[in-house]
Amino acid sequence: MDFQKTPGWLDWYAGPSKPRFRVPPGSVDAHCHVFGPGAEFPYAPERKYTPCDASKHRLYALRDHLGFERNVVVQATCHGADNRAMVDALVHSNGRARGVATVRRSVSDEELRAMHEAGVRGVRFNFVKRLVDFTPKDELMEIAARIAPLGWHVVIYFEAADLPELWDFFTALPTTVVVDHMGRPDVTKPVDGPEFELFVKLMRDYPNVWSKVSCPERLSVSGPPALNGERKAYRDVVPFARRIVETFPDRVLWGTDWPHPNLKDHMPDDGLLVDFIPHIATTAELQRKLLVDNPTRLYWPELASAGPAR
Ligand SMILES: O=C(O)c1cc(C(=O)O)oc(=O)c1
Repeated sequence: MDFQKTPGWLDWYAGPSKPRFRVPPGSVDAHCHVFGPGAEFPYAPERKYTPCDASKHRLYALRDHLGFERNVVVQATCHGADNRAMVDALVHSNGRARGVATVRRSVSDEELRAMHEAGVRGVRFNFVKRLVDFTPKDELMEIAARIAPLGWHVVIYFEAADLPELWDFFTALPTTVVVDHMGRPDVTKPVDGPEFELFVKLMRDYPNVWSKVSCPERLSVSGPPALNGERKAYRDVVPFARRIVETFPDRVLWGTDWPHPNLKDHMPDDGLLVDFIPHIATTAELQRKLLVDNPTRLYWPELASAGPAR
Protein backbone atom coordinates (compact mmCIF):
# COMPACT_ATOMS: atom_id res chain seq x y z
CA MET A 1 0.00 0.00 0.00
CA ASP A 2 1.22 3.48 -0.84
CA PHE A 3 0.86 6.06 1.92
CA GLN A 4 1.21 9.83 1.57
CA LYS A 5 2.73 11.58 4.59
CA THR A 6 0.63 14.22 6.32
CA PRO A 7 1.55 17.63 4.82
CA GLY A 8 4.27 19.36 6.83
CA TRP A 9 5.39 16.11 8.44
CA LEU A 10 9.08 16.15 9.36
CA ASP A 11 11.12 12.98 8.93
CA TRP A 12 13.43 11.86 11.74
CA TYR A 13 16.86 13.48 11.85
CA ALA A 14 19.38 11.79 9.57
CA GLY A 15 22.93 11.39 10.88
CA PRO A 16 22.42 12.33 14.55
CA SER A 17 25.50 13.51 16.43
CA LYS A 18 27.31 11.36 18.96
CA PRO A 19 26.13 12.43 22.43
CA ARG A 20 28.75 13.97 24.66
CA PHE A 21 26.88 12.54 27.67
CA ARG A 22 27.70 8.83 27.97
CA VAL A 23 24.61 7.02 29.23
CA PRO A 24 25.39 4.43 31.94
CA PRO A 25 25.69 0.73 30.99
CA GLY A 26 22.30 -0.96 30.80
CA SER A 27 20.43 2.22 29.81
CA VAL A 28 16.93 1.89 28.38
CA ASP A 29 15.29 4.20 25.83
CA ALA A 30 11.88 3.80 27.48
CA HIS A 31 9.75 5.66 24.95
CA CYS A 32 10.14 5.21 21.23
CA HIS A 33 8.03 4.00 18.32
CA VAL A 34 8.18 2.19 15.01
CA PHE A 35 6.12 3.36 12.02
CA GLY A 36 5.37 0.54 9.58
CA PRO A 37 6.99 0.34 7.14
CA GLY A 38 3.56 0.94 5.66
CA ALA A 39 4.08 -1.55 2.83
CA GLU A 40 4.61 -4.32 5.39
CA PHE A 41 2.50 -3.09 8.32
CA PRO A 42 -0.20 -0.76 6.92
CA TYR A 43 -1.23 2.27 8.93
CA ALA A 44 -4.65 2.03 10.57
CA PRO A 45 -7.69 3.40 8.71
CA GLU A 46 -8.76 5.39 11.79
CA ARG A 47 -5.36 7.16 12.15
CA LYS A 48 -5.19 10.94 12.55
CA TYR A 49 -1.88 11.31 10.72
CA THR A 50 0.22 9.43 8.20
CA PRO A 51 3.88 9.30 9.22
CA CYS A 52 7.07 8.59 7.33
CA ASP A 53 8.20 4.97 7.62
CA ALA A 54 10.49 4.34 10.61
CA SER A 55 11.55 0.71 10.82
CA LYS A 56 12.85 -1.43 13.66
CA HIS A 57 16.23 -1.55 11.89
CA ARG A 58 16.52 2.24 12.06
CA LEU A 59 15.41 2.23 15.68
CA TYR A 60 17.97 -0.35 16.74
CA ALA A 61 20.74 1.38 14.80
CA LEU A 62 19.91 4.58 16.70
CA ARG A 63 19.92 2.65 20.00
CA ASP A 64 23.47 1.49 19.29
CA HIS A 65 24.61 4.90 18.07
CA LEU A 66 23.36 6.65 21.21
CA GLY A 67 24.78 3.99 23.56
CA PHE A 68 21.53 2.50 24.86
CA GLU A 69 21.17 -1.19 25.55
CA ARG A 70 17.42 -1.65 25.38
CA ASN A 71 14.18 -0.08 24.12
CA VAL A 72 10.57 0.15 25.16
CA VAL A 73 8.56 0.39 21.95
CA VAL A 74 5.25 2.16 22.51
CA GLN A 75 2.37 1.56 20.12
CA ALA A 76 1.90 4.71 18.01
CA THR A 77 -1.62 5.92 17.31
CA CYS A 78 -1.12 5.70 13.53
CA HIS A 79 -1.29 1.91 13.95
CA GLY A 80 -4.49 2.00 16.02
CA ALA A 81 -4.98 -1.29 17.86
CA ASP A 82 -3.07 -3.27 15.23
CA ASN A 83 0.07 -4.08 17.19
CA ARG A 84 1.87 -6.11 14.52
CA ALA A 85 4.63 -3.60 13.71
CA MET A 86 5.44 -3.07 17.39
CA VAL A 87 5.35 -6.80 18.20
CA ASP A 88 7.51 -7.55 15.15
CA ALA A 89 10.07 -5.06 16.50
CA LEU A 90 10.09 -6.83 19.88
CA VAL A 91 10.41 -10.27 18.36
CA HIS A 92 13.45 -9.15 16.34
CA SER A 93 15.24 -7.43 19.21
CA ASN A 94 17.06 -10.41 20.73
CA GLY A 95 15.21 -9.75 23.96
CA ARG A 96 16.40 -6.16 24.04
CA ALA A 97 12.99 -4.56 23.55
CA ARG A 98 9.76 -4.68 25.46
CA GLY A 99 6.52 -3.09 24.35
CA VAL A 100 3.35 -1.21 25.22
CA ALA A 101 0.28 -2.09 23.16
CA THR A 102 -3.06 -0.55 22.34
CA VAL A 103 -5.97 -2.94 22.65
CA ARG A 104 -9.74 -2.81 22.38
CA ARG A 105 -12.16 -4.63 24.66
CA SER A 106 -12.54 -7.29 21.91
CA VAL A 107 -8.95 -8.51 22.44
CA SER A 108 -8.90 -12.19 23.43
CA ASP A 109 -7.02 -13.67 26.38
CA GLU A 110 -5.04 -15.70 23.88
CA GLU A 111 -3.96 -12.52 22.04
CA LEU A 112 -2.93 -10.94 25.33
CA ARG A 113 -0.91 -14.03 26.24
CA ALA A 114 0.80 -14.03 22.83
CA MET A 115 1.71 -10.36 23.24
CA HIS A 116 3.10 -11.07 26.69
CA GLU A 117 5.22 -13.83 25.21
CA ALA A 118 6.55 -11.35 22.62
CA GLY A 119 7.51 -8.88 25.36
CA VAL A 120 4.51 -6.57 25.79
CA ARG A 121 4.23 -5.31 29.36
CA GLY A 122 1.64 -2.57 29.21
CA VAL A 123 -1.28 -0.95 27.42
CA ARG A 124 -1.56 2.68 26.41
CA PHE A 125 -4.66 4.79 27.00
CA ASN A 126 -4.59 7.98 24.96
CA PHE A 127 -6.68 11.04 25.79
CA VAL A 128 -5.06 13.53 23.40
CA LYS A 129 -7.96 14.53 21.17
CA ARG A 130 -5.88 15.37 18.09
CA LEU A 131 -4.51 11.78 18.11
CA VAL A 132 -7.45 9.48 18.87
CA ASP A 133 -11.22 9.22 19.02
CA PHE A 134 -12.77 8.97 22.46
CA THR A 135 -12.93 5.52 24.10
CA PRO A 136 -15.47 5.14 26.93
CA LYS A 137 -13.85 4.91 30.36
CA ASP A 138 -15.73 1.74 31.27
CA GLU A 139 -14.10 0.01 28.30
CA LEU A 140 -10.66 1.20 29.43
CA MET A 141 -11.30 0.13 33.01
CA GLU A 142 -12.35 -3.31 31.79
CA ILE A 143 -9.09 -3.58 29.81
CA ALA A 144 -7.07 -2.46 32.83
CA ALA A 145 -8.69 -5.16 34.96
CA ARG A 146 -7.82 -7.80 32.35
CA ILE A 147 -4.17 -6.84 31.92
CA ALA A 148 -3.47 -6.37 35.65
CA PRO A 149 -3.15 -10.13 36.35
CA LEU A 150 -0.46 -10.33 33.65
CA GLY A 151 1.64 -7.89 35.69
CA TRP A 152 1.24 -5.24 32.98
CA HIS A 153 0.83 -1.51 33.63
CA VAL A 154 -1.14 1.30 32.00
CA VAL A 155 0.54 4.16 30.12
CA ILE A 156 -1.57 7.32 29.89
CA TYR A 157 -1.15 10.24 27.52
CA PHE A 158 -3.08 13.44 28.18
CA GLU A 159 -2.65 17.21 28.23
CA ALA A 160 -2.24 19.13 31.50
CA ALA A 161 -5.49 21.06 31.10
CA ASP A 162 -7.43 17.77 31.05
CA LEU A 163 -5.98 16.31 34.26
CA PRO A 164 -8.76 17.59 36.59
CA GLU A 165 -11.52 15.82 34.65
CA LEU A 166 -9.46 12.64 34.24
CA TRP A 167 -8.24 12.52 37.87
CA ASP A 168 -10.88 10.12 39.22
CA PHE A 169 -10.33 7.67 36.39
CA PHE A 170 -6.53 7.73 36.65
CA THR A 171 -6.53 7.31 40.41
CA ALA A 172 -8.90 4.34 40.19
CA LEU A 173 -6.63 2.33 37.87
CA PRO A 174 -5.55 -0.95 39.53
CA THR A 175 -2.01 -1.11 38.11
CA THR A 176 1.18 0.91 37.96
CA VAL A 177 0.35 3.97 35.86
CA VAL A 178 3.01 5.62 33.68
CA VAL A 179 2.36 9.16 32.45
CA ASP A 180 3.73 10.07 29.03
CA HIS A 181 5.76 13.27 28.77
CA MET A 182 4.97 14.61 32.28
CA GLY A 183 1.32 15.07 31.36
CA ARG A 184 2.32 17.73 28.82
CA PRO A 185 2.77 20.78 31.07
CA ASP A 186 2.42 24.27 29.64
CA VAL A 187 6.00 25.37 30.34
CA THR A 188 5.13 29.05 29.95
CA LYS A 189 3.32 28.70 33.30
CA PRO A 190 5.27 28.63 36.59
CA VAL A 191 6.81 25.31 37.63
CA ASP A 192 5.26 25.84 41.09
CA GLY A 193 1.94 27.13 39.72
CA PRO A 194 -1.41 25.35 40.23
CA GLU A 195 -1.36 23.39 36.98
CA PHE A 196 1.96 21.61 37.49
CA GLU A 197 1.29 21.33 41.25
CA LEU A 198 -1.71 19.18 40.41
CA PHE A 199 0.53 16.81 38.47
CA VAL A 200 3.06 16.71 41.32
CA LYS A 201 0.18 15.98 43.70
CA LEU A 202 -0.92 13.07 41.50
CA MET A 203 2.54 11.54 41.82
CA ARG A 204 2.88 12.41 45.51
CA ASP A 205 -0.51 11.04 46.58
CA TYR A 206 -0.43 7.95 44.34
CA PRO A 207 2.82 5.99 44.64
CA ASN A 208 1.76 3.75 41.75
CA VAL A 209 2.09 6.72 39.35
CA TRP A 210 5.33 7.10 37.36
CA SER A 211 6.30 9.71 34.77
CA LYS A 212 8.34 9.84 31.61
CA VAL A 213 10.40 13.02 31.66
CA SER A 214 10.59 12.92 27.89
CA CYS A 215 9.71 15.06 24.89
CA PRO A 216 11.25 18.43 25.71
CA GLU A 217 11.20 19.05 21.95
CA ARG A 218 7.38 18.96 22.06
CA LEU A 219 6.90 20.90 25.27
CA SER A 220 9.44 23.66 24.71
CA VAL A 221 8.24 27.08 23.64
CA SER A 222 11.40 29.16 23.76
CA GLY A 223 13.98 26.40 23.12
CA PRO A 224 16.64 26.58 21.95
CA PRO A 225 16.12 23.42 19.87
CA ALA A 226 18.50 20.43 19.93
CA LEU A 227 20.11 21.38 16.64
CA ASN A 228 23.40 22.81 15.39
CA GLY A 229 25.50 21.50 18.27
CA GLU A 230 23.26 23.02 20.99
CA ARG A 231 23.99 21.02 24.16
CA LYS A 232 21.81 23.13 26.43
CA ALA A 233 18.60 22.70 24.49
CA TYR A 234 15.02 23.29 25.67
CA ARG A 235 16.00 25.28 28.75
CA ASP A 236 12.39 26.19 29.47
CA VAL A 237 11.53 22.50 30.04
CA VAL A 238 14.46 21.79 32.37
CA PRO A 239 12.87 23.08 35.64
CA PHE A 240 9.77 20.91 35.09
CA ALA A 241 11.63 17.70 34.31
CA ARG A 242 14.23 18.32 36.98
CA ARG A 243 11.58 18.83 39.64
CA ILE A 244 9.97 15.47 38.80
CA VAL A 245 13.32 13.64 38.65
CA GLU A 246 14.45 15.07 42.01
CA THR A 247 11.12 14.61 43.80
CA PHE A 248 10.37 11.10 42.50
CA PRO A 249 13.76 9.64 41.54
CA ASP A 250 12.51 6.04 41.69
CA ARG A 251 9.48 6.56 39.44
CA VAL A 252 10.85 8.34 36.38
CA LEU A 253 11.72 7.07 32.90
CA TRP A 254 13.36 8.70 29.90
CA GLY A 255 12.95 8.07 26.19
CA THR A 256 13.96 9.62 22.90
CA ASP A 257 10.42 9.53 21.46
CA TRP A 258 12.08 8.65 18.15
CA PRO A 259 10.87 9.01 15.36
CA HIS A 260 9.09 12.00 16.97
CA PRO A 261 5.55 11.88 15.57
CA ASN A 262 3.81 15.09 14.52
CA LEU A 263 6.68 17.55 14.76
CA LYS A 264 6.26 20.30 12.21
CA ASP A 265 8.45 23.02 13.70
CA HIS A 266 11.82 21.27 13.87
CA MET A 267 13.18 17.74 14.17
CA PRO A 268 15.71 17.31 16.99
CA ASP A 269 19.15 15.79 16.56
CA ASP A 270 18.75 12.72 18.81
CA GLY A 271 22.38 12.91 19.94
CA LEU A 272 21.77 16.40 21.30
CA LEU A 273 18.55 15.17 22.89
CA VAL A 274 20.64 12.72 24.93
CA ASP A 275 22.78 15.66 26.00
CA PHE A 276 19.62 17.10 27.58
CA ILE A 277 19.61 14.29 30.19
CA PRO A 278 22.36 15.57 32.55
CA HIS A 279 20.51 18.89 32.83
CA ILE A 280 17.46 17.16 34.32
CA ALA A 281 19.22 14.32 36.19
CA THR A 282 22.22 16.09 37.57
CA THR A 283 24.04 13.34 39.50
CA ALA A 284 25.33 9.92 38.50
CA GLU A 285 22.87 8.33 40.93
CA LEU A 286 19.84 10.13 39.47
CA GLN A 287 21.02 9.26 35.96
CA ARG A 288 21.40 5.59 36.85
CA LYS A 289 17.92 5.44 38.39
CA LEU A 290 16.33 7.26 35.44
CA LEU A 291 18.04 5.34 32.67
CA VAL A 292 18.82 1.92 34.16
CA ASP A 293 17.26 0.97 37.52
CA ASN A 294 13.70 2.24 37.01
CA PRO A 295 13.06 0.97 33.47
CA THR A 296 14.75 -2.34 34.27
CA ARG A 297 12.55 -2.81 37.34
CA LEU A 298 9.41 -2.05 35.33
CA TYR A 299 10.15 -3.83 32.05
CA TRP A 300 12.81 -6.45 32.88
CA PRO A 301 12.10 -7.29 36.54
CA GLU A 302 13.83 -10.63 36.06
CA LEU A 303 17.11 -8.74 35.42
CA ALA A 304 16.57 -6.20 38.19
CA SER A 305 16.13 -8.90 40.82
CA ALA A 306 19.30 -10.63 39.65
CA GLY A 307 21.26 -7.87 41.40
CA PRO A 308 24.30 -5.90 40.33
CA ALA A 309 25.64 -8.59 37.98
CA ARG A 310 23.27 -7.52 35.20
O1 LIG B 1 2.36 14.24 20.77
C1 LIG B 1 2.26 13.43 19.81
O2 LIG B 1 1.88 13.77 18.68
C2 LIG B 1 2.57 12.01 20.05
C3 LIG B 1 1.94 11.05 19.25
C4 LIG B 1 2.12 9.73 19.54
C5 LIG B 1 1.41 8.69 18.80
O3 LIG B 1 0.85 9.00 17.76
O4 LIG B 1 1.41 7.55 19.30
O5 LIG B 1 2.95 9.34 20.54
C6 LIG B 1 3.61 10.25 21.32
O6 LIG B 1 4.34 9.81 22.23
C7 LIG B 1 3.41 11.61 21.06
